[in-house]
Amino acid sequence: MVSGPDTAPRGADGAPVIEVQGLRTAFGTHVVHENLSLTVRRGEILTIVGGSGSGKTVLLRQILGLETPAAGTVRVFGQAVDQGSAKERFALRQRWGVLFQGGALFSALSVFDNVALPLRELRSLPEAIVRDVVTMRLSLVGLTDDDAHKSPADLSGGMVKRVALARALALDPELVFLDEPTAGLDPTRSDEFVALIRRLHRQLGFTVVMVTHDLDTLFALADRVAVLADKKVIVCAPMDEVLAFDHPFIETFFLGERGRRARELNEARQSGDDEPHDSAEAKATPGARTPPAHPAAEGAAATPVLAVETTHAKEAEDGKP
Ligand SMILES: Nc1ncnc2c1ncn2[C@@H]1O[C@H](COP(=O)(O)OP(=O)(O)OP(=O)(O)O)[C@@H](O)[C@H]1O
Repeated sequence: MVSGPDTAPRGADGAPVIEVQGLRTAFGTHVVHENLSLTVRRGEILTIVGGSGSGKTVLLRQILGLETPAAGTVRVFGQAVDQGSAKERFALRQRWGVLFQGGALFSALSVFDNVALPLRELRSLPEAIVRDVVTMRLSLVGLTDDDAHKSPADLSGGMVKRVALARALALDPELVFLDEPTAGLDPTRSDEFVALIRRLHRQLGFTVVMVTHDLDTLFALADRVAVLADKKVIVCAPMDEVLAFDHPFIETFFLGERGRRARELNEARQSGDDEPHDSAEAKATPGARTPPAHPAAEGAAATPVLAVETTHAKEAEDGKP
């Protein structure tokens, strides 16, 4: 049995970045969350899992301030997401980046302009700086100047994810939301993308909140797993503690054949090569990387943090975040 509903993660410094307390979400008579609580700590990769319709996306929307709680509070960096002046909320939302499911690139814009969008919209930066930052971000995710001129329609699924990640990281966010980051990728591309996320997390030190159904991705990345069931987070703990938690969803989701295979694959990975390579690492220009951005990064000194939130961009694209 686990030691509690919300046990401390490995590798994070313990400072709460997100605090959800007593959350109730209801659409008419349909109650999605009831008395849901969750804490995300700085530097960790926290993964949210749950059955279809359990409220994972709605929880992300609550944290992003896109839904209004019927009860309870959602605080990010100590600030209630649905309170404060418009200026304060705008400033808060610039401290996170979001990789939406499917990438959500603007089809009419080039790769370059997709990544440049938050820099141009949220910061009044001279174009020369926009150009440099976009080039650095594309390099970070293993894309080249040639790729920058392509249209999203000409990209592979893996490249779309990389561009979307570059856009989410455009202004060095402290907090990154990944919604089904490996959905739709074949196993090789998925492994590469997972390795890229892991490397960037280690280098840049941001906190990650990820929703995924993919057990390989989950086992490879998660410091802690928050399980959404019965309208609340029933357990939030490192994987071994979650696996010991007695609940039918956990039994079905983790302990079947699918879960066994993912665990074995991850154990094999860890014993063989703890530092998996990704093609981005091979292709990236070493000098083009930004220095670690946050205190939680390996060996990072405190550096100015620029951050972006691309929610508005996604909203503009398809009418909802
Ligand atoms: N705007 C809305 N109006 C009414 N009901 C909604 C709205 N948004 C979500 N819901 C409902 O809330 C519940 C939770 O939805 P949510 O999208 O968060 O599930 P999920 O856990 O992300 O599921 P999946 O894994 O299938 O994507 C669902 O029953 C959904 O129909």
